[in-house]
Amino acid sequence: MAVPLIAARGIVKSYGQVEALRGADFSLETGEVVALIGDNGAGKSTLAKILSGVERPDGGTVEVEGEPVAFGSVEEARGAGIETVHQDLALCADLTPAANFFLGRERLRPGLLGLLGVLDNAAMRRETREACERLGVRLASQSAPVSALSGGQRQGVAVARAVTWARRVVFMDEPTAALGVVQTRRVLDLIRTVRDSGVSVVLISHNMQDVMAVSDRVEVLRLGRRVARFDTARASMEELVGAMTGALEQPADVAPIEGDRA
Ligand SMILES: Nc1ncnc2c1ncn2[C@@H]1O[C@H](COP(=O)(O)OP(=O)(O)OP(=O)(O)O)[C@@H](O)[C@H]1O
Repeated sequence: MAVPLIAARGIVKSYGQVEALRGADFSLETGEVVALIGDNGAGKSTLAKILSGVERPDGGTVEVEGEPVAFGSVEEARGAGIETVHQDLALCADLTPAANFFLGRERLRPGLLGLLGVLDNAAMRRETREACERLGVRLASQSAPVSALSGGQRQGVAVARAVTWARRVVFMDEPTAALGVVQTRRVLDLIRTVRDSGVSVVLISHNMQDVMAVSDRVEVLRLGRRVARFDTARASMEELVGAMTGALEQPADVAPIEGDRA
């Protein structure tokens, strides 16, 4: 069995008196879509933030391809090929879509005398427009700030940005929450395309239809711990919901998938 792409064990994280994670485990293989599900407050976003460098855990270990990591920042996680679409989208409202897309990764072109150093705004706008259009998001104006976009358009920009830059993993925290039917279908198609290109996707979603439609596996968090894991093809929606709520204490497929000790 190959070494997991990500193996998190015993992750603990408190915010003041609130224990968001109480020894949570999580694992992810290369080229799979894992849905991370759980009731409100189960700790899904907190786990995603820890694995993408936004937050530091109070305890536990994280390995990427068998190597221990302790991301001190989002940039460090990005350096390891991990991108995130956060629930709050983490876009800079005052900047244009292209400026958001290329923040910290600006494209340069040769300036006077062939010196490198002039922002290649035309290329950045074109690439941003193309990436968004692949998701069905048409940006009427490239010069308007992100704050002028609709919720669905903002979500499209954030998703397009993450999948463009990710080399190993994209975490998507409720990526279809603000989207209509057609755009939702496009995001789900995109998740499959990303997976087929060898990049893993972690989908956090309350939408069980999306989860059933697009995930290969499901990991269930409850009260800050992983309580169940399923192969999606062998699970029913009732089993997933039962594991989330605690109605089903030990679903049939809770046993660790063979060879995985995470
Ligand atoms: N920055 C924070 N400060 C204080 N408490 C927090 C913070 N972030 C999360 N929490 C708390 O930690 C717990 C887990 O929250 P988290 O957002 O990880 O859950 P979730 O499973 O993603 O929930 P939801 O589905 O509602 O988004 C909750 O009780 C939440 O109120």
